[in-house]
Amino acid sequence: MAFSYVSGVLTADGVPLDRLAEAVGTPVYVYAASRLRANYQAYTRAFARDPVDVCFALKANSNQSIISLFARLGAGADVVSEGEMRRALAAGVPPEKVVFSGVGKTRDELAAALVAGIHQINVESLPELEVLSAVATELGRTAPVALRINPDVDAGTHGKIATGRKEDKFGIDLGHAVAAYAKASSLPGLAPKGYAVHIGSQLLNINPYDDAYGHLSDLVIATREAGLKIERLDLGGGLGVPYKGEAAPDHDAYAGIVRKRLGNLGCRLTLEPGRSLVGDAGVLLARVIYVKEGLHRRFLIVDAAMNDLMRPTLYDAYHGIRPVLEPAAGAPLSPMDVVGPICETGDTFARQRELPPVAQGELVAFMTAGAYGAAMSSTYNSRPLVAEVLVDEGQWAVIRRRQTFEEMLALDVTPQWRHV
Ligand SMILES: Cc1ncc(COP(=O)(O)O)c(C=O)c1O
Ligand SMILES: N[C@@H](CCCC[NH3+])C(=O)O
Repeated sequence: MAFSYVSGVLTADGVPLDRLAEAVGTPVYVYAASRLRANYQAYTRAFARDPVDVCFALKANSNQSIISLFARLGAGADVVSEGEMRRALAAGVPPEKVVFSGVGKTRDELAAALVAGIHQINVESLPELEVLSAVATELGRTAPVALRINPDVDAGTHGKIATGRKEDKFGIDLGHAVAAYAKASSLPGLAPKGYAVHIGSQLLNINPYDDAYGHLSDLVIATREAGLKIERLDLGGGLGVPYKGEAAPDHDAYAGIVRKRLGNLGCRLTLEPGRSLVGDAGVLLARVIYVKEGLHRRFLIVDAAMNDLMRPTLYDAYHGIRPVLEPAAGAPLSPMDVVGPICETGDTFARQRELPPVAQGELVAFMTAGAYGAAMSSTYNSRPLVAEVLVDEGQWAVIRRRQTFEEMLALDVTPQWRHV
């Protein structure tokens, strides 16, 4: 267990979290390297028979130490902006292991990807195909392209993170895919390699993959029948993690679906997991500022807020909350609203959560916060970006230092206008 109580204190890979909080301050994200590695190995083990390229989706956690930990294990990177591409390259991911996804890549981003010589650009529309062709021709380069298709499959996940339904903005409609692929083959500067699909995030039930990959398989056959060459398939990410004790999706069963649907097409396969690599490897540590006993509610007011971890506000997401000091056996539970200091009612981590007694000044950990936590944080309410710490075999290091107030203020510019 990456996070467990040892001698009455919650630890990350054996390092007591109260010690880390003393040293680094709160709020702070803490990641356990053992869990990161185990999560990566769950993929390599499940796909040992038919190896796939695993490209870590940086959007889930874009800290360079995390990226480079995965890169050292052999991972590539799935990026969705020039910033993410730069992070991947700076962290040591070779360009030939980088894929670039996203519906709205700009000319500049496409040019940067071509100059970097990345493995693949996943194109999501005909206008993007035209622009990529023009940019590649101008630069005298050939763009390795996969067309992202929209299979019209409901991933059965939260509506805001389902990406494969026909009304979603992502991908090229299945019905247009062969024509789009033919178009890509006819445009200068493009080398079409295959298709990509990503139906959504936080899938605990893997059956929708069966549907999506079935459509993909049919599409490969139809495309080949049209005389076009397909050599790669990018299957996206999306495997979920248990936030509330649900059963985790089984990597072997997922690999079984991939093998059954796509195994005999002779294509090189890429996966783009994000959350399932980092989600349960991180916690957000916060300190209780006040316990407010209202007439109607007890509020635990902590020093982390929606700007640090926005998933509860944005998706009503559930994160487990554990006191860092282990509650006494049989400690009574009572309902509390766990909230941050931000001036919005939505700045609420949990409503009426049954928790053991927690006092002012104590530490709590928001569990399963390694994915889409720090990566989605902001400085709302002028709260500096928090620190991140990596624990590895008893050692720990700050892998992102806390932003200073000076740094936060430094980007603002006051115009030197003359006023009459
Ligand atoms: C194109 C693409 N690939 C991969 C991912 C990673 O998804 P997840 O973190 O659910 O594995 C996403 C985000 O959902 C995505 O949009
Ligand atoms: N940000 C989302 C996941 C988005 C996936 C991006 N394609 C979450 O926290 O659950």
